[in-house]
Amino acid sequence: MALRNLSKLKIHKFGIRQFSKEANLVSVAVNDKTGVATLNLQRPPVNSLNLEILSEISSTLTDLEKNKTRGLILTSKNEGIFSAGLDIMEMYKPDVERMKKFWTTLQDTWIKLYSCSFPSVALINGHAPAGGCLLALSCEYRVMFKNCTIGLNETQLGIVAPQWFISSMRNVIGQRQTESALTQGRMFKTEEALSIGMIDEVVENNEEGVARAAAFLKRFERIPPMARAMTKKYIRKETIENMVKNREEDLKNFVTYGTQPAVQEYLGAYLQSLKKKSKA
Ligand SMILES: CCCCCCCCCCC/C=C/C(=O)SCCNC(=O)CCNC(=O)[C@H](O)C(C)(C)COP(=O)(O)OP(=O)(O)OC[C@H]1O[C@@H](n2cnc3c(N)ncnc32)[C@H](O)[C@@H]1OP(=O)(O)O
Repeated sequence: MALRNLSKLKIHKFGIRQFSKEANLVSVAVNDKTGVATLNLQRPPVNSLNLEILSEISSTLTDLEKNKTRGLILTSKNEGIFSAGLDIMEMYKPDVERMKKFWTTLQDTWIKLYSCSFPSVALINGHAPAGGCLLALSCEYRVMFKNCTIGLNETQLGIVAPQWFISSMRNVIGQRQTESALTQGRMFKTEEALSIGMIDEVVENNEEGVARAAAFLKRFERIPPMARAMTKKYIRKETIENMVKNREEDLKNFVTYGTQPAVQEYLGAYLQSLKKKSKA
């Protein structure tokens, strides 16, 4: 595994363009033999997704696409937490210009991850609420540690998961399970998530997780990449087009509703409850 600076390194090996990247809030390591890139989220303490980490994920996905990576494993450097979801501080008492940039960057990141041409696996090595769950659902396969939780819990915070969050879940677990899960803002334990098909495999530790993720990616070794990519594109087309068509309106809704006093109150109370918990 190489961990180097993308801007400094672009070489060909085994017929695959190899590269890796080291940045602040994410790091990328590319396996020289397989061409598989591992993208680590590394924003302590809980990988909450603020503007800066989303920008890094987004630009990394662009680089991976350009460099024709053979597969992606999306995971966390912080074992125990995959991602705490969107950084609530981006939504609580926001600066509206930053809030717009934040949401636009989240939209871009989702579009790139959801539509990437290479196969993708989320190695969910910790809790994955809300935006963390969205990242995992956007991948093609999910391998998860025991004793963790995953779900779109937005309603519990007094906010509403946008349509494209909902579609990302519906496309994995179906309409009925999605309606039930989202109206309750339900977080699923690992075994529950497996039983409804939200995740694909359960693993004991990182070594096993990496092996299972690699095994999934290996399934495509003999499938012509273009045929694979076009098939994925056709299958995901409607979901992506709906989001792209409505992204201006989605941004407007986020700012208009997100800044409503009642929503701000919910977010403030939720933040307080998180802080109290961490001080207890
Ligand atoms: C009516 C119409 C309304 C429309 C509104 C507009 C539409 C908006 C749509 C937005 C969609 C939102 C998506 C989201 O992702 S919202 C975020 C949801 N995330 C969560 O609920 C997770 C909260 N966190 C946790 O449950 C736990 O922190 C976790 C299990 C992840 C880890 O637990 P652990 O015990 O290890 O860590 P702590 O809880 O002690 O946390 C450590 C510190 O980190 C802070 N923290 C945690 N999560 C977040 C977060 N998401 N954003 C910001 N900060 C976070 C926590 O407060 C601790 O901070 P301190 O050390 O300062 O106390």
